[in-house]
Parts: sequence; C-alpha cells; structure tokens
Amino acid sequence: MTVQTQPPGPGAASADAPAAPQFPRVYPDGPRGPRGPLPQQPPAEPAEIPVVGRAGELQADSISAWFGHHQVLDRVSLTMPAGHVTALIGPSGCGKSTFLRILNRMHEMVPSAALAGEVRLDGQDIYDPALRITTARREIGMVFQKPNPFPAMSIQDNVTAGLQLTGTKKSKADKEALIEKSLRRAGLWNEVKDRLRQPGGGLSGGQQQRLCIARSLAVQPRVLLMDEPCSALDPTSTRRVEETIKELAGEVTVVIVTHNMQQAARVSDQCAFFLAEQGTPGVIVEWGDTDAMFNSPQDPRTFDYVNGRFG
Ligand SMILES: Nc1ncnc2c1ncn2[C@@H]1O[C@H](COP(=O)(O)OP(=O)(O)OP(=O)(O)O)[C@@H](O)[C@H]1O
Repeated sequence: MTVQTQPPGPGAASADAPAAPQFPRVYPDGPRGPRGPLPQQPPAEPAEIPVVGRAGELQADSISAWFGHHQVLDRVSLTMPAGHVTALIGPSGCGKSTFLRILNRMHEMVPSAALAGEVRLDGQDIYDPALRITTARREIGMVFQKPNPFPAMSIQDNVTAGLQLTGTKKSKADKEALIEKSLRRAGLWNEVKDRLRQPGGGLSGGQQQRLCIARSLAVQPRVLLMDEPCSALDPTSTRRVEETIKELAGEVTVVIVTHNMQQAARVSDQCAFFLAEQGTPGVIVEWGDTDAMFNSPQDPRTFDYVNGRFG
C-alpha cells in the first residue's frame, strides 16, 4: 500500500461544493446517481449484504456532510480494506467522528444532519432504501469513546444484549458458546469467566470497554468502528484494548478514530489524515500505509501533524 494524496477536484473544498441535501439523502448527480431512478415499488424482501468472508471491505465515495447549513466534510473518499485496521487521524473538529458515524448510519440520527455520497460494504450501498438500518448496524458495529455497558445487567447478558436488538434467537448452549467466543475475542474471557452473572458495572474501565467490544462482536459484524476507544482509559487498559484490536484484525475490519499518534502507529495498517483548514469543510489530505505516513509522508501538513507540530 502506498501513500496517496487527495486528488484535486473531489475532496478539495471549493466554492462549487454540493448543496446540503436533506434526508432521505439526495445524490448530487441525480435522484439515484448513476444507477437511475428509484424503483416505483420497494422490493418484496429487504436487501441483504452479500457475505464475502467474515471481514468486509468498506468503501466511502465522495462523502459530504452537513449539520444544518454548516458543511463539515467535502467529498471524502476512502477504501477501508477487509481485515485491516484503518486509523482516522487529524486535529479536533476536522470531521473524523462525523465520517465514522456516516459509516454505520448514525449521522442521520441528528435532526439537522445531511449527507451526500455513497458507503458500500462489499459492494452493497448501506444507504439503499431496501436495506434495513438494523442490518447495516449489525454488519458495521460501533464502540464509543466512553465504555457504555448496561451497568446493572450481568456480564453475560451485556454480551448478548445486541442479539435481542437485532431479533436473533439462539439456544442456551449456542448462547453460552457465543458469550465465551465473544469474550475471548475481546481479550476478556480469562478475567471474567468466573463471574459472568455479576453486573457489568462492577468491571474496571478497561474491562468495561472490552465488554463493549465483546457485545459488538457477538452480533458478528464485518466491520467494527471505534471512536477514540481508549481516551477514557489508563495506560495499562489502553495497551490491553490495543492488543485486542490487533488480535481482531483479519477477522473483522477495524476503523478507529484516535488523537494518539503512537496508538495509530501501533495498531493500524493504514492511516487517513483529515484536515479542515480555515473554516473549510474537512477533507482527507493524505492516506496510505501507516509506516509510510509516519516515516515518509508526501504532504508537509501530514509531516507536521504526525510529528506533533500542530493539532
Ligand atoms: N451534533 C452536531 N451538531 C452540530 N454540529 C456538529 C455536531 N457534531 C459535530 N458537529 C460539528 O462538526 C464538525 C466536525 O466534528 P467532528 O466531531 O466530526 O470532528 P472530529 O474531527 O471528530 O473532532 P474531535 O477530534 O474533537 O472529536 C465540528 O465543527 C463540530 O462542531
């Protein structure tokens, strides 16, 4: 993988940026972009995302985003390869979290929010009206900045909480196997296997974050989005979560927002550097192999950022 800079035109903020569409999303180049008009009748069966192995490739194409009239991203494109860890880096306010939330349809939960562009998981448009939003969120899970387990719920019920939300039914034996597998994948099994019925709120911060990772993994997502997952954790817990992320790579595609350059260097295969200069919307200045981004970036702004000269 090589380092690439954002090509001029799409991705560069300009006066001819697309106007803010409202939900349901409007494509800048027509009602349904290059694929023609919406079907008159919705399909009888909701669309499914084709399974291509376990980890999925996520492709964002020309993503623009607004809060009201405030445009915060301008035609950002990025491929997040299957089974790899992609780190989104950049100064505060450049749109990293907004981009992350667009990847699993959380952006549209903000009443004033709008977006343009496409997000595809293994080729399937996750904003396709025929695709259930719960399907998109099951395939593309999310772990937040602050651990958010259900504190009074037992550790094991926390792990399976997502199954209820997605309406998945399992036998007791299958559930027990899934709980163990998810906790093992999240690197927490050995610490909690003797207290699975105790409340999730009784765990340390780092353990709670790994419990949230286990909860996300239990619905078997193909992508896991992580928004500064270690920012509320101590260094030891941070290291443990980072080990978990590295262990997950290969099985699941990980996209992580982090302000910590050392963390980005430790856990990611690929980095994308976001920047919003002088009140313009955020763009990706440069992206590519993490080693190359840190050791031989092409853009001087990337060099300055990864070397701590601003941000
Ligand atoms: N719910 C919201 N309503 C209005 N504006 C918002 C909302 N969320 C974010 N913004 C604005 O969108 C811009 C991008 O914010 P975002 O959180 O995506 O940036 P970020 O790069 O993730 O920042 P940070 O690193 O500080 O978390 C900012 O100007 C922010 O103020």
